Amino acid sequence: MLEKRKPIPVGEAVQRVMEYAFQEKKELVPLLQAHGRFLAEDVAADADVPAFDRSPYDGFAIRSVDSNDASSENPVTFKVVGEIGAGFVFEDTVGQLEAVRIMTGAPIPKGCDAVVMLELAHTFEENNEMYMSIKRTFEAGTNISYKGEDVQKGAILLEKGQYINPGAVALLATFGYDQVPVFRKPIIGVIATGSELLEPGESLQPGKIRNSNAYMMMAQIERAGATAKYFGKFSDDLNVCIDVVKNALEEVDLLITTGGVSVGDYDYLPAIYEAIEANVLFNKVAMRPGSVTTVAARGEKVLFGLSGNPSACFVGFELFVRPIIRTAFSNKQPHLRRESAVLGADFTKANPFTRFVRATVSYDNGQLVAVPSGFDKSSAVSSLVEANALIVLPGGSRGYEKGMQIDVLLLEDLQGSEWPWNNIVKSYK
Ligand SMILES: Nc1nc2c(c(=O)[nH]1)N[C@H]1C(S)=C(S)[C@@H](COP(=O)(O)OP(=O)(O)OC[C@H]3O[C@@H](n4cnc5c(N)ncnc54)[C@H](O)[C@@H]3O)O[C@H]1N2
Ligand code: MOO
Repeated sequence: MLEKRKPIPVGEAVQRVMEYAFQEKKELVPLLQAHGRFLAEDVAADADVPAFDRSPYDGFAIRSVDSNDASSENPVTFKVVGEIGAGFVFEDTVGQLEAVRIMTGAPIPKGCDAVVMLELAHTFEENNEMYMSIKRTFEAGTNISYKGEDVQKGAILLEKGQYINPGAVALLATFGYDQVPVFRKPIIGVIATGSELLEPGESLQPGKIRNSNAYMMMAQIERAGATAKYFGKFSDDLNVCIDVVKNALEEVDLLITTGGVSVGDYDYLPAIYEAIEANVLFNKVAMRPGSVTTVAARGEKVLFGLSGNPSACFVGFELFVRPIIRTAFSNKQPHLRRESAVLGADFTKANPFTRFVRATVSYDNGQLVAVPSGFDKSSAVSSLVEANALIVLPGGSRGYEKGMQIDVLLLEDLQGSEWPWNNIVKSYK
C-alpha cells in the first residue's frame, strides 16, 4: 500500500534543512589559492595606504612657494639636484629653487610639497648642470598622493564571510597576507541513480539517456563554493545503492542523489533511507518543479534526494542545497537574492504549488525584466543554460500576464559585484 505523501510549504522545507547548518571550520590557504573562497576572519589595515606621501606622476618635486611668481612672461627656473625612482628614498632636504626629478610612485622628498608634471616643465642643461623652468604657479599639495588617502590604518577592509574576488586578493596582497584564513569547503557527494543512465562519453543506446544531472550538480556545487565528489551512477538495484550511499556518506559532509525519489517501482530512495536509518525530514514539497524533493538526515549529515528530472533537480539544488553550503562560509545571506521584477512575457500555467520558472532577467530602462526561458517542463535541460533567475509564482495562482510585477531569485549572484553585468555594459557609450 503506497503511503500518500503530504507536501509541506517550500519555506518550511527550507527551514528544516537549515537546521543542519554547517559548523564553520577555518583553514589557511596560500594567497594564490584564495580567489573564489570565503574569508574566515575580518581583515583590518595594519598600515596606511599609501604608507608615504608619493608622486602620482613623472615630473619634478618642488617647494610650491618657489613657484609663486611663475608665469608665461616670467618663467621660474629650478636647479635639478637629484633624481628619485619608485622604491627609493631621496635622503636630502630640497632647498629654495631646487627640484628633484621624480618618477610615479616615488616618495616626495623632504621640503617638497608639489609635483610639476613632466609635460609642464621645460628642461635644459647648462655648464653640466640640469635645470627646469615652469610658467605657472603650483599650489601646495598639487600632484601629491597623500599617505593614507586610499586606506587608513585600522579600517576594516574585508569582512568575515566575504567572497574573495580579484579585488579582495589585491587588498590581501597589499596587507601582506601570503596565507589567507578561509572557510573550509564542505565536500558534497553526488550519486546518480537509474538503469537508463549513460555517462557523457558513452554512445546512446535505445531507451537510454546521458546522465546530465550529476555533472550539472557538480558545477552547481562549485558555483556555490564547495567541493564536489562524484561516486558515479548506479542502476536501480536497491542493495547496490544502499552500500554505495552508506560508503559515500563516510567520505562527505553532505550527499546528494538524483532520481529514484518518486513513486515508481524502481524509486528506491525511501527504502535506502530506511535501510541506513536516516530520518526523513520531508518527502514532498509544495513546489514545481521539484515536488518530489526528499531530504533525510543521518546524524549530522544531510542526504538530499533530488528529482531525476533535470530542471527539478536544478531548482531543488538552488533552493535547498546551495543555502546550506553557504552556511559553511558564514554567509549572512545564504539564500538566492530575491528581487522584484516585471514579467516580460505571459505565463498562464496554473500554479497549484509555488512555481519556480527558469527565466532570463535583464535591465530595460533601469527596470528588471524577467522572461521565462524556453521549454518549461521539469524534464527540460535546454532552458537551463540561459536561465539566470527563477521567477517565483505563489501557489494557488494562475494567469500571469506580461507587465505584471513578480519576484525573482537571482542565480548568478555569487560574487554580488559581478551581477548584473548587462546594465554596466550598456552604460559604456
Ligand atoms: N505516478 C507518478 N509519477 C510521477 C510523479 C508522481 O507524483 N506520480 N511525480 C513526477 C515528478 S513531478 C517528477 S519530478 C518525477 C521524479 O522522478 P524521480 O525523481 O524519481 O526520478 P526518476 O524517475 O529516476 O527520473 C525522472 C526522469 O529524469 C530522468 N533522469 C534521471 N536521472 C537523470 C540524470 N542523472 N540525468 C538526466 N536525466 C535523468 C529519467 O530518465 C526520467 O526521465 O517523477 C514523476 N513521476
Ligand atoms: O516535482 Mo516534479 O519535479 O514537478 O517535475
